[in-house]
Amino acid sequence: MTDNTDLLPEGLEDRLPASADRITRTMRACLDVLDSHGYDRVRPPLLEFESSLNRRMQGISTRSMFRFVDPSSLRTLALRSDITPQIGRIAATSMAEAARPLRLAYCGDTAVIRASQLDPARERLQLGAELIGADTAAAAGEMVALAISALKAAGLTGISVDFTMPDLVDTLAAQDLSMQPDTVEAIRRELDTKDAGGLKAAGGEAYLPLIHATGPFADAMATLRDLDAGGALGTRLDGLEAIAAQVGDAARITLDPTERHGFEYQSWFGFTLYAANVRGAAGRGGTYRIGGSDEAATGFTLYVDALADAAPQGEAAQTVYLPTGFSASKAKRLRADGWRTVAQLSASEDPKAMGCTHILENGEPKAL
Ligand SMILES: N[C@@H](Cc1c[nH]c[nH+]1)C(=O)O
Repeated sequence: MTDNTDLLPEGLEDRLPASADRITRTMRACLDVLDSHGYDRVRPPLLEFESSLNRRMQGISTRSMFRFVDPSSLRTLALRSDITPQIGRIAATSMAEAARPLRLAYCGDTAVIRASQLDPARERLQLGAELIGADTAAAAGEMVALAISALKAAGLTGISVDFTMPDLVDTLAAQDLSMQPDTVEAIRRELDTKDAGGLKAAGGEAYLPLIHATGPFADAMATLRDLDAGGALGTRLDGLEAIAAQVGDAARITLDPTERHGFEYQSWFGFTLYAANVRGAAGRGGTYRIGGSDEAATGFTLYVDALADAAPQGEAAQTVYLPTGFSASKAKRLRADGWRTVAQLSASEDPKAMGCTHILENGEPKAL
């Protein structure tokens, strides 16, 4: 029976065993990869003062976050919508004295008030890594390669990475001192929609080639190099090439230099990860600066719920039913050998219906 109070709010759901199992496996596989590359896990809290989430990175707005007054401190708290700013806070405060570069990993739930039309989920399990103290091409190369390894460890295939340059328009506009701030904003808007006519009308004719510098990495790069006659982008383009070289043939690389969607605080480099059968982005990352300490950093976040649905299903677990009176030491040995055990509680149970594949008979598992 479902009564009204049993309904979950829009965009929130229970993950039942099969789905929760996939999520757990995906999480474990990815966290193991981060750990093996020297990333130490930290666990920031689910909520904190709104003001501290707000000021850590430029471009973050708490408008999309669930906020409420804490009855105890009477201050406004916000539910995190992204863990990266929290890692920034940790790096700038309790771990300010730790040696750099500092490598941290995390995994936890985040929430937003309104999701996008494409993805109605309002809760997201984020898993990621942040490399604090560097936003160089070498740091970015490490992060992109690490993100790809994590996706592969989770069993995902068909991985591709789309590189972007979130602050590209600002960098180019800074070269042209005569440009008014509202013209820059209009150019940004038209580039977001890749509207060539609109871009011209907004006074951004010189930016038209950017719309075409999109696609497979090598081609798009050549177009960008041509466009960059003045050399304003030189070091950035070299950086992108160095990152691509580090990725090698681990994933297909594309370039969409003006893509800003989902990049609120990333600076010269941003990337979006895609994988076969994953709806939307599998993850995102890039370079940024931590507000307050102004320290450079690079990181990425994987959206585990989206990934888990596309990850291959784990092997069906062998579960053995232990009738009343079983030997505890025998059961312990079976578990050590990789069996799952389910102990009988009452006479009326149906082991097969409960998901058991075997039953313990004469000390041995017998197929059901
Ligand atoms: N946390 C960002 C991605 C990111 C991590 N580090 C830097 N950027 C996101 O989820 O979009």
